[in-house]
Amino acid sequence: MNTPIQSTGAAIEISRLSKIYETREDTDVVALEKIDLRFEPGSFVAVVGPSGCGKSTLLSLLAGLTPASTGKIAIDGQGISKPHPKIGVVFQSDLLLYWRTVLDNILLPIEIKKLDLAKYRLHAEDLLAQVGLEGFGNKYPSELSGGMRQRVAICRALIQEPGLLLMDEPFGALDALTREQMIMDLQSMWLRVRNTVLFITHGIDEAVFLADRVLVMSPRPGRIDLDLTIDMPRPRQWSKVHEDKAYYGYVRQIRDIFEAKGVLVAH
Ligand SMILES: Nc1ncnc2c1ncn2[C@@H]1O[C@H](COP(=O)(O)OP(=O)(O)OP(=O)(O)O)[C@@H](O)[C@H]1O
Repeated sequence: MNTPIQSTGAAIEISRLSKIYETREDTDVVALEKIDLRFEPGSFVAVVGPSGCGKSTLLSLLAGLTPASTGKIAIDGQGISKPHPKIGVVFQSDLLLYWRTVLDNILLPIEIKKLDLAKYRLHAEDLLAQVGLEGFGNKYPSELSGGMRQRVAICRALIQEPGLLLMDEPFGALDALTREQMIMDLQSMWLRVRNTVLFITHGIDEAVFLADRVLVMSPRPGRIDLDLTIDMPRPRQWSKVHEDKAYYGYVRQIRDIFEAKGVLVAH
């Protein structure tokens, strides 16, 4: 039987956050400019925006992988300046180590931190079962499909029960059918875990479907053009949402912003 993971979402506070990359040319790149945001604990926030607007930069700052130029990020009231144990990250590419089994990949963060492996092994198996991969622990990444590997990457991010899960286009490399399944599975997982999620995507449809709130970013320098609350009951059904007027209203609002900014050109 699956035991639900006990995890409470973290509260995130971002104030006056900017990131300027120094380049070899004269002009520096202002990737983010004075962003102020607050994420409620346990909320699912999606970020959409044109290529190069600073989405990955925002994620990287939150993950503590890149230093901010100005401003502050606080997780549960504590400022962060380096990778934080309360944060799990999933990227577009699964980044699994091919020479380690599925279970050993999931347990990698535990091993690195020299925590009690035996204690986490059961939890890892439980996570695998929750994403539909029961019994796959002894397989190697090369024996799995792209969707299965990405599920393993999600388990690896969840093993330490992160209060904040950062996802950077996690389904961008998957085929359409697998992506649809993963979107539904992510919703189920999150409804059990209820951690705070920041989900970066190019897909307006998956952003509106999954999120409580969609942040629409402007072309560089990245600012928040629209902060849209998605008020639709859960669990949401991917096959039914496309008949829902409210869903289309949200999608329309986001597309209108992109069209107004020339990101999408209407014909
Ligand atoms: N290490 C870096 N050095 C210099 N410029 C950078 C660096 N990383 C990102 N940039 C620039 O910062 C801007 C924002 O990049 P970022 O990767 O955050 O955008 P993005 O919205 O995630 O793009 P995409 O959707 O294409 O992944 C871009 O103009 C990019 O060229």
